[in-house]
Amino acid sequence: MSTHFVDRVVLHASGGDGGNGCASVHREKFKPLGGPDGGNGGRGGDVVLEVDPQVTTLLDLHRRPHRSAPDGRFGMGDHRSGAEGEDLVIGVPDGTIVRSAKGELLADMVGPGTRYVVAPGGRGGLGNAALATTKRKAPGFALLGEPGEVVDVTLELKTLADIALVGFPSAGKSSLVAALSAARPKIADYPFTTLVPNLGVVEAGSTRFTVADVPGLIPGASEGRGLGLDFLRHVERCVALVHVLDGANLESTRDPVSDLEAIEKELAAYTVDDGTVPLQDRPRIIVINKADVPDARDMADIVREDLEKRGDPVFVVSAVAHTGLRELSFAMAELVAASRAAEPAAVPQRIVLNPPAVDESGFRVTREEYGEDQVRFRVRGEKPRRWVRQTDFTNDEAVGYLADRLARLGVEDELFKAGATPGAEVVIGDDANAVVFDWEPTMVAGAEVLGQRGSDLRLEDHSRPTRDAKRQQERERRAAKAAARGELEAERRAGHWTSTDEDAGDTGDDDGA
Ligand SMILES: Nc1nc2c(ncn2[C@@H]2O[C@H](COP(=O)(O)OP(=O)(O)OP(=O)(O)O)[C@@H](O)[C@H]2O)c(=O)[nH]1
Ligand SMILES: [Mg+2]
Repeated sequence: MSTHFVDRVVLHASGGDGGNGCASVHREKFKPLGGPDGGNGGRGGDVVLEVDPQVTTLLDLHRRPHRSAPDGRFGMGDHRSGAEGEDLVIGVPDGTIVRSAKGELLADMVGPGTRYVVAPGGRGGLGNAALATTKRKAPGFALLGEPGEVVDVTLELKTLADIALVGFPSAGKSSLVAALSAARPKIADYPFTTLVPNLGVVEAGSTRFTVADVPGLIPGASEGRGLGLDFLRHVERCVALVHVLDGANLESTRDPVSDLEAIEKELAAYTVDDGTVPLQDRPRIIVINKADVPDARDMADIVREDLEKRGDPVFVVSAVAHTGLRELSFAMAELVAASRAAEPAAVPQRIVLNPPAVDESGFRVTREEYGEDQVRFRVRGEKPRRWVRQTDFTNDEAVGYLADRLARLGVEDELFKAGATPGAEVVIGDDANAVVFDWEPTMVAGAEVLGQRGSDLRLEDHSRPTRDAKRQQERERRAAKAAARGELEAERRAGHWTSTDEDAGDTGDDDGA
């Protein structure tokens, strides 16, 4: 018999990698120099958790804790985008709590269909068609897809039920859930038959409620005996408890009263999460089960008064013979209805707490001293980090493009301000995936921004007044003419003129890649 109880698993989730963009040039008969036509890479699939009412345990995740979503496909020539990686949707039970490796609450998954993206897939890289501009008509590079996120989270199941049945092993808790509802949990005459909570839906009069049958509890559970106290977390979200006492137990050291006291002691030893009513303060019902057995009926007669003195209602039932169940179910319904009336907000909140949104726009440059008199400058920020991942460092043009983007964001400016000089060691990102450069500033002097490379026409807002557009067209026309005449020098000047002029309109925004 295994006493392995699975209600907490560590999931290793990997989002799919984004596909690389494609660098390709259109070819057609008699038109040898077509434009760039490399398509974008597809985004990688997300790993998503979704509450699925059909799923009641975390067992499946326990068996297969490594899950990854498929990668996006590479972009292709002829403007063909790579296919996206499909999201991997993992069904989890209602009431699953998601925590980060550090233990922070990431999501409280309540209500069928509730979704939480654990590991987002990476974005696809832009193909050279998307990177083409009037200035850079045929980019010889494309952006790399970004790797998907790799995340370890802890999933914890806190069963959501209105009422929980607690009691010694073999008291008949599962039998009772089976008798009261359509649930068919495993029932057997050995202890710890139930290893994961069983949920049953009960209807009494106009009230519909759920009952959870949790594993048996034994004295010393709070010190880890039996299955320990861990699974009492399934009881945490119940508004009321039903003590199931075995009337037919023949052990000389046990009787329903001492059983009840032993269980109460364990409940009192369990600490609930902040803001939850302690277990011992929740309304309860006492049930003496197995009344079909003559000895149990005698026992019930003897202890009934003692139990009633505690102030909770007492029912004598037989889960097997189905006696006393109607009265019991109506009493349970009453407790549920009362708690719903008292606290309408007790309806579980259907919220998912996502990790706090990070400010994507910012970056920071810090000066770091290390080793003996060594200095480096570290650039931290979502955009620089992402751009580095998108860069194919074997392609000079791609590296130049990265430098352009960084300059435009203002990284060069900040490096100057932080005291960096040409040749300085610059690190982008945090240690794990950091990239180190010898800095070659594209700016000449500290304060003055010439911004030749730092401007990029792709960032022009095309909805702006046509005056700009017309000027632009004129420049392009002149540049084309100059190129046609082989006056490369003229073209270069035209290009230079264009870029400095356009600096004012530079939004410094992302490419959306
Ligand atoms: N005679 C009689 N036997 C019962 C009754 N209810 C349960 N049993 C028997 O008691 C044994 C244990 O029943 P379960 O329902 O598995 O008990 P449990 O409390 O869920 O036990 P664990 O899951 O191990 O904690 C089984 O052999 C049942 O057939 C009853 O009303 N009358
Ligand atoms: Mg059971």
